[in-house]
Amino acid sequence: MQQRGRFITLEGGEGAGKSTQARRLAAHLAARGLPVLLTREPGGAPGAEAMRRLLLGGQGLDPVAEALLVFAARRDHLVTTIRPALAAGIWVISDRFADSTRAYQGFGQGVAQAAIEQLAAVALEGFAPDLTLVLDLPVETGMARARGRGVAADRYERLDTAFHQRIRDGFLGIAAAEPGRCALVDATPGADAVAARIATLVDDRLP
Ligand SMILES: Nc1ncnc2c1ncn2[C@@H]1O[C@H](COP(=O)(O)OP(=O)(O)O)[C@@H](O)[C@H]1O
Ligand SMILES: Cc1cn([C@H]2C[C@H](O)[C@@H](COP(=O)(O)OP(=O)(O)O)O2)c(=O)[nH]c1=O
Repeated sequence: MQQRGRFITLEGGEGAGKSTQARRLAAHLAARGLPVLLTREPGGAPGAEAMRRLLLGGQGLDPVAEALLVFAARRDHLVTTIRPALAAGIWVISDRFADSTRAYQGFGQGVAQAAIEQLAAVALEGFAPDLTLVLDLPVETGMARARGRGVAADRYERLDTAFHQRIRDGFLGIAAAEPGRCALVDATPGADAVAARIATLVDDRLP
């Protein structure tokens, strides 16, 4: 019987290097001879990408409505893209997943964590990543990097430093609470050094 693929998520604040490291990890796993799918949230499936446009568009939503929409997109992503790929033996790397809702809508916007876990239970039915890499760096460094990317800031990137500090603290709390699933990665060194650290972590934890 074919072996199921593994599901790895990258989490962290704006400009932490998630997209960069997701690509680097995909290349590393491909070099190990593994079939890899790189995906992202919100999005990763046609319906979920349509919901992404609503979420990141200018108008802003009530935080609970935002949490509902992000989990609707996640459900579509899970059913349409992630589960079929894993079943086919493909390793899936996602740039953000459910911890982003815990951090942004929960710690950032004040939605109760218990409510978020209820949404997660409905949308994910117990499904969780095999490994979550939490990329951590000071808020100012991340914001400077995100600005340096040269694309227009999205709605979340425009929120103030206190919001982003709550996000960072939220991710640190998640990593500390679930050490079996999460690995904290210092994202301040250069991209090559971070990629090497992540490759070692993944090879150790998911041999
Ligand atoms: N380790 C790093 N050191 C310095 N700059 C980086 C590093 N990793 C990524 N960058 C740059 O910072 C910006 C944000 O990186 P990105 O991977 O898009 O972050 P995220 O997906 O977490 O928002 C990009 O311009 C990228 O080239
Ligand atoms: C997945 C997810 C993302 N978001 C936010 C975080 C980001 O600001 C935005 C995703 O935009 P994205 O362009 O992917 O940002 P980044 O490059 O910083 O990862 O959506 C939530 O608020 N909740 C969620 O559950």
